[in-house]
Amino acid sequence: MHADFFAGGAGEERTLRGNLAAYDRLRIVPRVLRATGERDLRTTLFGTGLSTPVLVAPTAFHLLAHPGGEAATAEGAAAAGTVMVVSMAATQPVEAIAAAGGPLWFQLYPQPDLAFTAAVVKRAEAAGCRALVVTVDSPVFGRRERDLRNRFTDLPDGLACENMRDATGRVRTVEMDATLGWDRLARLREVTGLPLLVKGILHPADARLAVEHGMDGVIVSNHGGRQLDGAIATIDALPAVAETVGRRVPVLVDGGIRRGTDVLIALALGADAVLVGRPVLEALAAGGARGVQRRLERLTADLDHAMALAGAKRPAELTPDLVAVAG
Ligand SMILES: Cc1cc2nc3c(=O)[nH]c(=O)nc-3n(C[C@H](O)[C@H](O)[C@H](O)COP(=O)(O)O)c2cc1C
Ligand SMILES: CCCCC(=O)C(=O)O
Repeated sequence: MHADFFAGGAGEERTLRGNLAAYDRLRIVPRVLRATGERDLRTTLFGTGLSTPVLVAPTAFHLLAHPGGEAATAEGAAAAGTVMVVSMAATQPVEAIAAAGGPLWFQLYPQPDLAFTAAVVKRAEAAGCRALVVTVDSPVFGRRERDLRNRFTDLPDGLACENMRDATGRVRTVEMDATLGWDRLARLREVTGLPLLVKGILHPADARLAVEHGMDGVIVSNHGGRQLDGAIATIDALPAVAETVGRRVPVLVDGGIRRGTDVLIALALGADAVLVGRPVLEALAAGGARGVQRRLERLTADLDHAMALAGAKRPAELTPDLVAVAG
């Protein structure tokens, strides 16, 4: 039941499969004799230096994967020199996760209760989170047929969304809010000085609105195929979004990234960095903090190797002309 929750997607899982299939259709057109020497994968986002452009996507319920929970993931991400985005549906308090690792960003589903939403943001900020990732692809919850079949509705006794406790100590449920609009993101601006990223952008018109509303970053995502089944593959959506944003703010992408060559293609098609969801969950389940570290380091080493073979020293040298559609 829990493995299905992690692996599954919405509906027939067309988008879940589509995210991976889209990378299968793309090929790299390498450059030669570029004398790259050692590659340099260091990446700076909002003033934080990272050793890789591969970040940890926000995912719920890590205690279902490993007894170390989100703290183990944070430890692994820190050891790999990258950011972990902590899910609002984490099963450990953000303070405990921060004590285990960092740098952290915090993912938010803005709640209908604005005061509670502000309190959660303040708490994440106080714990040391350096950016806020606002998920905007979930006005309603995706219809996940595996979860319906398995009757997975609640966390087991003893586990809870620890960052959803209000002042009385009661744990609130994470609500999806179909009344959410750009005005509410403007209000978040008044609550926090942290960089604000919108996660779940696929249409270039929304990327334009994000920039116009002063967002600090855009994450091209279809929630790993867990929300709108039939949504476009993220690597297919990326080029138009990147072109519209025009380097005014960082553009990140997630969904279906499993190999360093996938990261290379995403960077070439306009991403400044990528995030990985399920690979981290699988590594956490298999090997705890060390597993997460090794999976992230493998992705980064694989990217480094692919860049050597494609003739790029730095991520910034990866450009769209290095990618072709397979015949
Ligand atoms: C089990 C699971 C839980 C997730 N939980 C969240 C979440 O709490 N908040 C969120 O914004 N995205 C969530 N996501 C979506 C991820 O952040 C990310 O968009 C997606 O996993 C990327 O695709 P990938 O798994 O193919 O790498 C979740 C994804 C999975 C697989
Ligand atoms: C309330 C939990 C939300 C988790 C989530 O976003 C997902 O499973 O994709």
